[in-house]
Amino acid sequence: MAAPPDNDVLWARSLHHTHDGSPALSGVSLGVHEGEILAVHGPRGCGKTTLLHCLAGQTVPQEGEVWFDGAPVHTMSPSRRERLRLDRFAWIGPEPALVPELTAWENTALPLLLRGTPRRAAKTAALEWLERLDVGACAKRRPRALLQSQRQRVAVARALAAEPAVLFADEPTAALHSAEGAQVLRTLTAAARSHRITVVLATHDADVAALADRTVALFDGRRVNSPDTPGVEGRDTCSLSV
Ligand SMILES: Nc1ncnc2c1ncn2[C@@H]1O[C@H](COP(=O)(O)OP(=O)(O)OP(=O)(O)O)[C@@H](O)[C@H]1O
Repeated sequence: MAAPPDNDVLWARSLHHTHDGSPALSGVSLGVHEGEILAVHGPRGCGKTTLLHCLAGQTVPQEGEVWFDGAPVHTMSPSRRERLRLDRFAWIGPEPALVPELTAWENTALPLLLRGTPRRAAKTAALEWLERLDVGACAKRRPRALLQSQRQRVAVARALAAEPAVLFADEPTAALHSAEGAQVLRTLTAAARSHRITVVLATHDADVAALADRTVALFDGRRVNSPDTPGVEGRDTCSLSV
């Protein structure tokens, strides 16, 4: 088992995974540099979510290796992977998945509280991130009293407040209309860059992928070269017009 390259905070080799016998990943390898925003781009059903689940330690691939910060994730016990996800990773899905009994600020502070951050400090951080996501006025409301778009902003604030090493964002703006989605993505990418958070962003939308530093294209569970998602793109050449 060869160790990953030093400059990759996250690294996967030859991932194979099937769901009920049908292939979702067929030999995907990739590396993610520290502080990089990497887009995983491809059409629906090409394996983006399965890849992010494997990278984030939510799914153990049937074959292949995943390494984070020099440690093999694919051989960790379930409890160690759970700890890793809580301490070092954050996840934003297409739906907000908030705890209905908690207010917006309590939801945002939850990962910090679970890590043992004192309540006052966790609340301060949560309120700051809610402000930054333009939902500061919603801090004391429960999810059912919020619009879907406000709930998704709270979910983004929760992920960023945890200041994870790696933020996995799986179609994070799928439930938002395009102008609002673009604004949330700009906030997310700006915050990730200023806090040196590595981001792995799954999207079927080329405009969203263009916000990343680099794009990996998938098709039918394999990496491909795509004309609209060139292999390596510098930040300076990215379109920020969405
Ligand atoms: N739990 C599951 N059970 C059965 N098949 C699944 C399951 N999850 C994913 N699949 C199948 O595996 C393949 C890859 O799915 P995956 O969700 O990883 O792709 P995706 O690119 O994220 O798609 P989408 O954009 O629609 O979420 C698809 O053919 C999908 O139908």
